[in-house]
Amino acid sequence: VIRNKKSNDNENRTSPMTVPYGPRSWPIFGNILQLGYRPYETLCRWSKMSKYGPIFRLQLGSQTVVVLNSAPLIREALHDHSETFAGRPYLHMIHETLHGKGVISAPYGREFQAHKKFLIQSFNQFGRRRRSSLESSCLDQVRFIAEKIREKQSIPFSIGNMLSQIACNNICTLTFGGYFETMNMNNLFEKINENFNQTATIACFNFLPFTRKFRKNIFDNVNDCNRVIQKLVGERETNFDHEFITNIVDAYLDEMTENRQQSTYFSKENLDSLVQDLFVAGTDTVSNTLNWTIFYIVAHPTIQKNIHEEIDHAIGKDRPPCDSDRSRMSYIEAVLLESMRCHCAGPILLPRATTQDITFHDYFIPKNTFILVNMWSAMKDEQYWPEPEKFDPERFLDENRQLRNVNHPAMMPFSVGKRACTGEQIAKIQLFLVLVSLFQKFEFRFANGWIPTDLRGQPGITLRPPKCQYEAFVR
Ligand code: HEM
Repeated sequence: VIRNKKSNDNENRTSPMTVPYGPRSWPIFGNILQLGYRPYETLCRWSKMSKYGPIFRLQLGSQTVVVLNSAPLIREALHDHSETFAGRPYLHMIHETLHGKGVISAPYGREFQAHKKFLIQSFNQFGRRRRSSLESSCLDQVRFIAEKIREKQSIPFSIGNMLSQIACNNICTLTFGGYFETMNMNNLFEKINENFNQTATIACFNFLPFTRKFRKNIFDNVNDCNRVIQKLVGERETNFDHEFITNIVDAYLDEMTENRQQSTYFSKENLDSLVQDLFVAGTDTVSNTLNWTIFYIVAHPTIQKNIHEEIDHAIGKDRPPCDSDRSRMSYIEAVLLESMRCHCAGPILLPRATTQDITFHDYFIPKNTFILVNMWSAMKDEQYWPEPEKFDPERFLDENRQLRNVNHPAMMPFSVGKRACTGEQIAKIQLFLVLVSLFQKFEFRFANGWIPTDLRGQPGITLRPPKCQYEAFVR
């Protein structure tokens, strides 16, 4: 029987799990070392072996996990049995940093649901309205970055930090109502970035407790971020004006004071964690997706040409884009979808846990079982996506150049079910505005005629594009 370390339910009553074992595990490490540099690819390889199949059991250090490794199985679990697979397991590092509060690390239940509902309402209110603060912040940010790129003239530059800055300031605007030129926000997103680069190490800390003594800089980063976040939340509290609510923190403080129904679950502790969640979930995902998309576009000059043509035709060279242009610019949308299919932000989802016993595909899985969902297996399955390694936006366009396959059952970059991404819509707005603004102004090329030979990106749990530099030419 698999037990969640911190669960206080009476699990002893459940029957043993019957999911078959995957590859033989090693003492102490279990299967961790066999997973290699690209664990999502290894899991796909194992699942194609007839002796394992799309659902199997692994041992990660002392933790037993069930792996789901095919589109139909993943959809069935996360969508059709949404509540059963909506838990989060106890993970030492996540608990120590996000404290099981807010949304990402919160256990599935009423408190979690109240916060998720609050976030969705807030994103609608502050992010998705016409000419929202998100839209204007995003366009301001790109204008600033475009100026920097223009100043480079023909000097090669890296784009990663610029994209992180845009994503981070957009989250600041949604969360606090503005971004902070006076404050060293660079520092904040560098630390978030640094921790994202160390996801593999963090995974080891979770599964191999003896490695935790090396964890210091990760905790230093988290503590530094928390200090900045707490300071900013504190400032909003001091200046709180119930008549003038322009951002998520204000809206939360209002809920707390207003004795509304859901406010029983709202607390200062949850607010701090929620803000942390927004920075963790909403910065690196957006900047990394932009980074990949730009990389793919530059690696395929015909695609860049098609993008330029669509922009010139739909909005011209001068007017800044707006969210409502998205419906008229199917090609860009197809490029973004294909980029997320090729390199989803989280190839292996944040770990899930079962919230109750279930018999799934004839296997018994007890409550509190640790579930690993390999999204990579769905979006790289050649049964649904012929030549899955090929970057081909045409997969998402029909003969009339209208979008298709947006809701394809094997297309789940934002996941599905009760734990699906809360920020999908605001992410899509940012991705569109930033891409269109940059390609409206520039043609990009790899610096010094570099041609990428390997499109797989840097190894690790999070997927980062190959390190490269660009040159930009004003159009
Ligand atoms: C391209 C950008 C993004 C992608 C691809 C993405 C994808 C995902 C994925 C795959 C999950 C995991 C869901 C699961 O466990 O099944 C997730 C969770 C989440 N995302 Fe996003 N995300 C993006 C941007 C954002 C943004 C901008 C925000 C908000 C500021 C956000 C907020 C969240 C939150 C709060 C969760 C946790 C949901 C929960 O535990 O219920 N995401 N995202």
